[in-house]
Amino acid sequence: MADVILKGITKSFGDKRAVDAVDLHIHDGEFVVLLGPTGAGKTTTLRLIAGLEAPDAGTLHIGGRPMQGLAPASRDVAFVFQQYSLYPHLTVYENLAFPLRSPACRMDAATIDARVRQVAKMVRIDHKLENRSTRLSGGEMQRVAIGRALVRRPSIYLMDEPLSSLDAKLRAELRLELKRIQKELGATLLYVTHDQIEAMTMADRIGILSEGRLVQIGTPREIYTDPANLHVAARLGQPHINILPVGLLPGGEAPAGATRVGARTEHIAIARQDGGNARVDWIEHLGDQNHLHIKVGEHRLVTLADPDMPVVPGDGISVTLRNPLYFGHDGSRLGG
Ligand SMILES: Nc1ncnc2c1ncn2[C@@H]1O[C@H](COP(=O)(O)OP(=O)(O)OP(=O)(O)O)[C@@H](O)[C@H]1O
Repeated sequence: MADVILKGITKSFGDKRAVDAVDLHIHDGEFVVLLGPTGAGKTTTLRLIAGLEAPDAGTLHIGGRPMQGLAPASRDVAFVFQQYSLYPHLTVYENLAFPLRSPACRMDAATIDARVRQVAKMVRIDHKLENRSTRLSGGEMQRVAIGRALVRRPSIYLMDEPLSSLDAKLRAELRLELKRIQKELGATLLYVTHDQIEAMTMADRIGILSEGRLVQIGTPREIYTDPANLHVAARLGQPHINILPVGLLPGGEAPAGATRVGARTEHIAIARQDGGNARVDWIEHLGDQNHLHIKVGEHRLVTLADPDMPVVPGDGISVTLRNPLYFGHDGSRLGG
């Protein structure tokens, strides 16, 4: 494993700047997640590190070695793609052993066998080693695809939305397992996703990408509680942060220059009150919690509420802010 350092990495396709002067230092043993919407430049960043694309500008070092001009095979990285890219005619065992059989690895059969069985256990596919890979469920195939990266011990694992094709339950299971395995191996991992839950639950640090730029990087808690701007604030939190004009709701103290308030559930106090400053518009029942849709004049906001809260659509309520976030007219955070 190794430090991976990007400095000023830039890549355009025609006149589209896919990655724009990205500086990023991934520390040895760190799990970094790049989070951003579609087209933000996540995959291109991974491909630049893997050597599948060449940057127009900037430098990349892996383990202190400059990567300029080095072919993917010489970079000591392992890539896991969104879709299980397995060899269909091979068994699970052979798929896992495949990367170790390359002449560059120079590994004897006993070592390969031990490594394959160890990783198969880690990704919990050891009971299906003799199965053809086409005879597996989607979740099992993706475990093998992840396992096939893990059999090697590269400087860094690069993972491109490896769980996105799975159903919600499997995704939740595998993200826990992936985090456990990464800790166990002390692996350096760069993982890209547009799923905020994956980012929050797995990352040591989250980097927020927007239009090719790394707009903020920090621990999940820092990114959530201390976002640099509106864009970052909107990427995390369920329901989405409510963006409202300053002065619409009582409570809080707006710093000079603030034009908008960002209010998440924890920034909003609500109470049933006839003639209050707001009314309940509708209620989404999620089981353990409700999404309460509220109208304040012409503005709408959504907050989580206890399912036992005795309100129905049309009821009057009072809404007060508690230490919300403030943003200036250009979207930058103020008074943080
Ligand atoms: N080979 C290419 N040729 C032309 N344009 C490309 C190419 N690869 C990426 N792009 C463009 O670069 C931008 C960034 O793409 P990229 O695939 O890195 O985004 P992403 O954040 O991974 O998105 P997604 O979540 O949809 O995979 C997009 O506008 C995309 O259309």
